[in-house]
Amino acid sequence: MTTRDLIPVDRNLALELVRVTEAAALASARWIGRGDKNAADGAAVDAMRKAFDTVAIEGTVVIGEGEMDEAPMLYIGEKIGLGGPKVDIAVDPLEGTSICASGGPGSIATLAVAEHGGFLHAPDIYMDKIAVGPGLPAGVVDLDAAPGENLRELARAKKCEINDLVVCILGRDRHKDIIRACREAGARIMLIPDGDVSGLIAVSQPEAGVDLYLGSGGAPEGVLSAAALRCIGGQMQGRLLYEDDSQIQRARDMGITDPNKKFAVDEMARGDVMFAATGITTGPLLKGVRRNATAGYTHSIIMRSKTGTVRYIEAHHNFALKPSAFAG
Ligand SMILES: O=P(O)(O)OC[C@H]1O[C@](O)(COP(=O)(O)O)[C@@H](O)[C@@H]1O
Repeated sequence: MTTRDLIPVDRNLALELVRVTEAAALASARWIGRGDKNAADGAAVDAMRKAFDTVAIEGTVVIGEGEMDEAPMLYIGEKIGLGGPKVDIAVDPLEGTSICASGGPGSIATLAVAEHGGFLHAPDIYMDKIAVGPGLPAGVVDLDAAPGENLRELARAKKCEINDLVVCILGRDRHKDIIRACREAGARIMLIPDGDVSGLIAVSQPEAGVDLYLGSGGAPEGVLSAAALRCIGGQMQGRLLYEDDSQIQRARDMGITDPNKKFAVDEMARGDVMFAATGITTGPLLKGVRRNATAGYTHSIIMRSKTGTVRYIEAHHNFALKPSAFAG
């Protein structure tokens, strides 16, 4: 299959993908604030898996819920869809499990689709990440540069003071040196408790007020973020971080020949890419689910790298008329 094979179905496919993230969001929304992140995650996975069964693709999960023996559904290598164009799928049915369980802001259901072979096959380990929004000189920031240097270059490119810049960082002890360096350079910090996909996408959304994303988080989330930035614009680099030799071997087994490579955004998500997400709890990117016993409301984004179109979709769901797979 080539890019051309996607064309006859792509407009429908965009809507179909949103139906899949909506299903996951509606299902996990029943668990918002109930303190059980595994139940919330399980509900999202189950609903997303069922929804994929109605989508006209021949999909292979390449970023998923783990290996077949540890994940009953949406495991890496699982074939999904009704049949159709051959695509690779990256999923995170509930990005921000702890956020959802505590009723905090910014959990989403998300997925991305690429032509076969389009996604970096990233193991479920950490990745060091840096990102800035669109319209800046190529290479304005670099993963290997010190935070202060990146902030100086970014301020120069944006023709502003470092104090005008906001850096989004996951609030983790491992980031204390980065946080200190950014503050010493004069930048302001937006610490997020979880959910770095939303944090990374925020650099491309002027209204989010984030100029730079820094720090480490999940590698699968890195690939999903790269898919989003391919569509919406922006620069991102990621490098896998290893805790032991078995993780290096795991990366090699997944086809990564240079384990220390610094991946650019289009090396993590290549070719024609679509990215979809639905808000579960309200955050900077999307409004959260509102639902009662009979009806629900969802807010989603769907975008495509080939056309650069970004669509926001508000949906009102009538559970009385909707198949159970979509009622959650
Ligand atoms: O919590 P850690 O170990 O720092 O990992 C960071 C990762 O966890 C998250 O914050 C949330 O991931 P989950 O949805 O799997 O809980 C991701 O967005 C991020 O990439």
